[in-house]
Amino acid sequence: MRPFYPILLDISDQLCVVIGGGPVAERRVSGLLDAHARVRVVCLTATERLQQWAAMGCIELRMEPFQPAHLDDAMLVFAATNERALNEWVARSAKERNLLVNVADAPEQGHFIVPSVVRRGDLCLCVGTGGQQPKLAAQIADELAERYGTEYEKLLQLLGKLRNEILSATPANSPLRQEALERLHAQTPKLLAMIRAGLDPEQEARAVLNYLLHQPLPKEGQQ
Ligand SMILES: C[C@@]1(CC(=O)O)c2cc3[nH]c(cc4nc(cc5[nH]c(cc(n2)[C@H]1CCC(=O)O)[C@@](C)(CC(=O)O)[C@@H]5CCC(=O)O)C(CC(=O)O)=C4CCC(=O)O)c(CCC(=O)O)c3CC(=O)O
Ligand SMILES: NC(=O)C1=CN([C@@H]2O[C@H](COP(=O)(O)OP(=O)(O)OC[C@H]3O[C@@H](n4cnc5c(N)ncnc54)[C@H](O)[C@@H]3O)[C@@H](O)[C@H]2O)C=CC1
Repeated sequence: MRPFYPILLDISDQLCVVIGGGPVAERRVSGLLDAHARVRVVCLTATERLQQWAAMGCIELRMEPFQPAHLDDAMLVFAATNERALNEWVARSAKERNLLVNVADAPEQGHFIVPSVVRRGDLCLCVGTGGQQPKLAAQIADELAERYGTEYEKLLQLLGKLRNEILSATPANSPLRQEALERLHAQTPKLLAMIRAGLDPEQEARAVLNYLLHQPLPKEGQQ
C-alpha cells in the first residue's frame, strides 16, 4: 500500500505529454483537456477521438515512435502504450528530466495515479483506490455523480461570489467576517433548494448577503 497524497493541480496552459494513442491514452487526454492543459500525444496509431481532437487543433498529435525529446518542456508525462518495455523507457526518461510521470500498466513505476473524477463546475470529486480496484473507484464516482448533480455548479458560482463579497467587505480575521462566512454556509441548503426549483437565487442571495453583513453580532456568551 502506498499512501498517495491527493492534490488538485493547476495545469492550465502547461504542456502534458501522453505516450500512446489507445483508449487509455484517450481517457488521459480527455481529463487533461478538461483541465485546460496543452497536450502532446505521441503514438503509432490513434483512436478516432484523438484524431478528431488533433484535426480541431485541440491537441498536438505526433504519429511517430517515442523519443525522449518528445518530453521537452513537459510538466507531466503519461506512459500509456501497450508495450511494457516502452512504458518503462518513458518512465525512466521522465525521471531523468525530473518530470512527474504516470505509468498505466505499472503504477509503481510512476509518481502518481489517476483517479476517477466527477466535475460539477468548480466542484471536483476524485476517487482513488490506491490502484487496488479501479472499477470500484469508477462505481463510487458514479454514486457521487448521482448524489451531487449539476445544480452544484450554479451553487458554487453563487457561494463563491458571495464569499468574495464578504471577504472584500469585512476586515481580515474579524468576528464579523467569521460570523458572515458561517451564516453564508448555513444558507447552502436554502440556495440549493432554490436552484433545484428552477428559481434564480441571485435576489435571495443579495438579501442573504445584506443580512450577513448587517446583522448585529451576538453578544458574548449568546448564540
Ligand atoms: C493505477 C491506475 C493507473 C493510472 O494511474 O494510470 C490503474 C491501473 C490499471 N487499471 C487496469 C484496468 C482497468 N482500469 C479501468 C478503469 C479505470 N482505471 C482508472 C485508474 C487507474 N487504473 C489507476 C488507479 C486508480 C485507483 O486508485 O483505483 C480510472 C479510475 C481512471 C482512468 O483510467 O481514466 C478508470 C475508471 C474511469 C471511470 O471513471 O470510468 C478498467 C475498467 C474499464 O476500462 O472499464 C479496467 C479493466 C478492469 C480491471 O482490470 O479491473 C489495469 C490492468 C490492465 C491490464 O489488464 O493490462 C491497471 C494496471 C495495474 O493494475 O497494474
Ligand atoms: N490505467 C488504466 O486505466 C488501464 C491501463 N491499461 C494498460 O494500459 C495499456 C494501454 O491500453 P490501451 O490504450 O487499451 O492500449 P492500445 O493497445 O489500444 O494502444 C497502445 C498504443 O500504444 C502506441 N504505441 C505502441 N508502440 C509505440 C511507440 N514505439 N511509440 C509510441 N506509441 C506507441 C500504439 O500506437 C497505440 O496507440 C495497456 O497495455 C494496459 O496494460 C489497460 C486498461 C486500463
